[in-house]
Amino acid sequence: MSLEELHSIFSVFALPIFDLSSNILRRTSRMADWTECMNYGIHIAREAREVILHAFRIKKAVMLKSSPADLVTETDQRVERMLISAIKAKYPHHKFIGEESVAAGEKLILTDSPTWIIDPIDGTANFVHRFPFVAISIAFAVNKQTEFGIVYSCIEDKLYSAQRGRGAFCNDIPLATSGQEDITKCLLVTEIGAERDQLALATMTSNIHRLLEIPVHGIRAVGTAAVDMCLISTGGADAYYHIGMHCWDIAASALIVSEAGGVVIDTNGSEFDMMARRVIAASSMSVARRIAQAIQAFPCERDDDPRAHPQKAQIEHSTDSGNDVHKKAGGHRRL
Ligand SMILES: O=P(O)(O)OC[C@@]1(O)O[C@H](CO)[C@@H](O)[C@@H]1O
Ligand SMILES: [Mg+2]
Ligand SMILES: [Mg+2]
Repeated sequence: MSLEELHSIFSVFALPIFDLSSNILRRTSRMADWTECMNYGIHIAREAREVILHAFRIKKAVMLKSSPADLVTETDQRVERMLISAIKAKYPHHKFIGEESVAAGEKLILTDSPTWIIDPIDGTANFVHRFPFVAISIAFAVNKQTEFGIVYSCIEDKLYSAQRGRGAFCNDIPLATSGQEDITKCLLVTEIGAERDQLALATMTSNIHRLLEIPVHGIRAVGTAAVDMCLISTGGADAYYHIGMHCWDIAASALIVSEAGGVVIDTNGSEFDMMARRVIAASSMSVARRIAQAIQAFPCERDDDPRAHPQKAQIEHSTDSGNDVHKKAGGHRRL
């Protein structure tokens, strides 16, 4: 009998027994070795990459979610369905938080149960425009603690992975952050994100202004938080900060950064909370704290706030991103 089945049986009895089974799950998950799960996650990420590589080259139907810059394609939805069904087939009791499932109305609830947190395509706008930074992000949490993270930068063919307590790797090569402690010697990465309201835009641009005048060496935006943060784990950039992303964008890469010797905190300087939609990932605590001191956040509903993620109307949309734009009455406009 699996642990989850044991937990679900105990949980129908009185609370003390429920506590007992939760404690069993908690203690056992500490002892559990999730390597087999992670290897399976890597296997299905490789399969999903093939779908993305094929679709990257062909015309796409593009839809909108929360703003004119928050794009989704049929490939995002297909890859998420593919990943979740492959995991359900092997681990039927596991839970899921998927970007496109939430966009389609599923509730975002992280429990103590083994949970896969999935962004099928991080960098959809890049994918639509054929800007070559497109990642699959898969995190796995038990008792609300990330046990492993996988970020596959598909066009670069760089598979980043980390298991809690066992280091971070890119294509099986060990990773280490730059360790940089002097903010004036840092190259930063951030994201402009999908928000287009005045407060978010003003906050984002004033943060960039304040950091540049420290000064820092530079600020980059790759278009995918998952890859941005993996760049910290390689030492190729020294710190990432962002407000507005979602748990599925960064749950995997947050573990990869910390397993590469980096630090991950909230933009207010407190402990990182993957549901808070605010993060600083850095080569050292001194750099992380200096960034927290310089930047301001705009208000964001927590990912796990029941009022968040109202089912987003998927409006027809097309972009003339160097592709032909065909309008089809009543259907998707194909690019
Ligand atoms: O929608 P997508 O492609 O999965 O997310 C793309 C993305 O750049 O948008 C967010 C900015 O708010 C980033 O955190 C995230 O990586
Ligand atoms: Mg994303
Ligand atoms: Mg996505």
